[in-house]
Amino acid sequence: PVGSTAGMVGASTAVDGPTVVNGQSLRNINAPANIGDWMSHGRGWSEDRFSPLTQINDGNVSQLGLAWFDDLATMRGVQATPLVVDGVLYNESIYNIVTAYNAATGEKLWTYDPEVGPEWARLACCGPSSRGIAAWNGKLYIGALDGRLIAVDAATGSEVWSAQTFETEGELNAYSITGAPRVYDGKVVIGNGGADYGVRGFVVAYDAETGEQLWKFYTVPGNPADGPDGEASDSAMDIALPTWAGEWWRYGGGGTAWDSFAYDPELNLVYIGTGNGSPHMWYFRSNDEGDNLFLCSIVAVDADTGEYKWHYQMVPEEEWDYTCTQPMILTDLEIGGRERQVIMQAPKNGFFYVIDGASGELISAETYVSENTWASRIDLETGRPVLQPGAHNTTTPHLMSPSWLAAHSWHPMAFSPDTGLVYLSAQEQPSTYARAEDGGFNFVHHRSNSGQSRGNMPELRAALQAEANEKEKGYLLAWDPVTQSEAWRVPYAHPGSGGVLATAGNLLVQGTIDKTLAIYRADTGAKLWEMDIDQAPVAGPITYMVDGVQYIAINAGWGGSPVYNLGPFQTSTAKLLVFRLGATGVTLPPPPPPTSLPRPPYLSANEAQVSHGRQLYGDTCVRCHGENAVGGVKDLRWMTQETRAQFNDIVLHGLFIDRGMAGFSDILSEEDAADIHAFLIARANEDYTDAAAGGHP
Ligand SMILES: O=C(O)c1cc(C(=O)O)c2c(n1)C(=O)C(=O)c1cc(C(=O)O)[nH]c1-2
Ligand SMILES: [Ca+2]
Repeated sequence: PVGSTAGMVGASTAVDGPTVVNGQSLRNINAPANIGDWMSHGRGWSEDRFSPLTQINDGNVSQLGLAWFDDLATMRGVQATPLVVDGVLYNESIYNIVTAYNAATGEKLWTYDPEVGPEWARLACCGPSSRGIAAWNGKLYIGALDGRLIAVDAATGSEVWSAQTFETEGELNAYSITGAPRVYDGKVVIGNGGADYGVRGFVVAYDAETGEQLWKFYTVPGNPADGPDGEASDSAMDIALPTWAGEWWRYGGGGTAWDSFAYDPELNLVYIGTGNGSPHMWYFRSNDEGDNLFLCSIVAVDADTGEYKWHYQMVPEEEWDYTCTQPMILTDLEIGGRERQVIMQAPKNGFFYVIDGASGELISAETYVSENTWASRIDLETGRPVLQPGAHNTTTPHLMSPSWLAAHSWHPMAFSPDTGLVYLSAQEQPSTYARAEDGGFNFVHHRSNSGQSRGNMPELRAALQAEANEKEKGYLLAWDPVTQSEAWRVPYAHPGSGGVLATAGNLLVQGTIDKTLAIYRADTGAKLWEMDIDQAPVAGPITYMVDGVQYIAINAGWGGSPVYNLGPFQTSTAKLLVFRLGATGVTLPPPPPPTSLPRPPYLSANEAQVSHGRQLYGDTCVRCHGENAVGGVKDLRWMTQETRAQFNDIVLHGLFIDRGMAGFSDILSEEDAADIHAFLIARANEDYTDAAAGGHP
């Protein structure tokens, strides 16, 4: 850790004084003292990402210019929402490296590097990125990829305490942390990811001052033979257990809370968004029986004790890697003549849900995508989805839309009380599912364990993929949560645009897949301003005010799952960008010149080898390198001769561990690696002409 207080402007007043991030100020985040800050992940505990600042507005935003930037020197996705407390901007880059900046000038105050080992990237489905940090009473909280929850002094960046939040030993230890911790009234709450590899999801709370563990809530049952866990979730497991069959605990069961939380201080409830089942296929997890609580649900627990209060399950019988970890926004809406205290969420399955925050009762739900092959509607009497015929997986490949690639993923959404609209990055990216034959699923420690068959019926798969490509869409959606209908949309050429910010200046800010930062009118969607940044930001933008000047900031670094299919289009490194009105003279370095794609070698392997390689690729490589070997952190269709010569050393022995590509010799043989390479050569030859002709996008 590198620590320095040099030049720290307003440091001590910032973080220990009365305007500190404390219960009072976050509750009154819009009190005059706090209005210019961005003190927690979603700005306030309601996570609405709406700022009341109006200095930058729909009348003057054309004068917006780059005030300062920092080159984060990585080609990985940077997903974090920065925080701003009293003039200091705290940002988190990949591998949880946190830097404090003078928020007005960009001067670096300190950097803290928790030195997370690059091998942890193997357990992070979508890259070693974090969605952000939390702040409380002079400390910052980092949820490190390797499971440590670390408190550092906000003034100096030096470590105060550290707690290991998950088991790192044993068969079901494939956890990682990518989500932002939240602090609620002196308690730090953190979840984890890993349900695609094989874990049992849980959420844990610590005392923000001491690091002492306060409560732990498991989201799915463990092996009943082991008895109660002695944790806060014990009473809830009586509800969950009867909804499971078979021997799910051998694969963890899943239900990871890898991103979203919200907190209602009056109800004293913490809302947990839970994820998909482990393994994905319901058949292998639970004999195709039972709802499998609390997969893909919102679970409300007591903030002090972690005890279960209520749940609402969006996706019973989950088996599509649908997650309900998408952002939750709390607000009050007038619905049917009644003021309702609600939770709003748009999870992966393409429905927009409005739920009563006190009881968990479903108020309304409508789909926001043009095609929903999962459910035709949600029955408001029972709260259950009415599944489409053929929605469940069988051994025959079928196309699902929405898919695991998400109609909307973790990308922060925003709600403007001025317009009454919710804004989100929506997309339509169908994907093929088929479960493995009986006996065809073997749980492998530290590998993606979906229970999918990836290699069977290649002609059908190719046809389905062509249909999926045809249907691909991405758009910025403005949604009316009261009428449950679309207000307007801004279409993009491809899926994969980023999180959004709404302001009282009638602004809606979003990083786009066109490699720009765009600002629209929040009421109509008319474009007001746009700047080429040679990066497609995925993170949520923020706005803040220091010394009477309003700024807009965003991490611009493309990466993560929903952008997998976009191909080799990334050229510039990720950057933290900060804008203000009238700024001139700060310019980004020019993008590097385009490179031509290397011609792939001729395919000499036979069809059986390619098919075997496709299955292994799907189980082992797809999460980082893209479905059908398109896009990802490194597009493997376009390897150079040199890289091809080193293929086995890279894949088996970790030659590129420094870049986060760990070795897989524990689960792949030399022959396996050769078959994966054969599959990649086949894919490259299929796509070479098209790609060489134009590239994508
Ligand atoms: O099941 C899980 O535990 C888990 C974890 C994560 C993660 O931690 O990032 C993602 C997902 N699932 C997931 O399904 C998903 O689509 C996804 C996208 C991303 C991303 O960073 O872009 N992470 C995750
Ligand atoms: Ca998942």
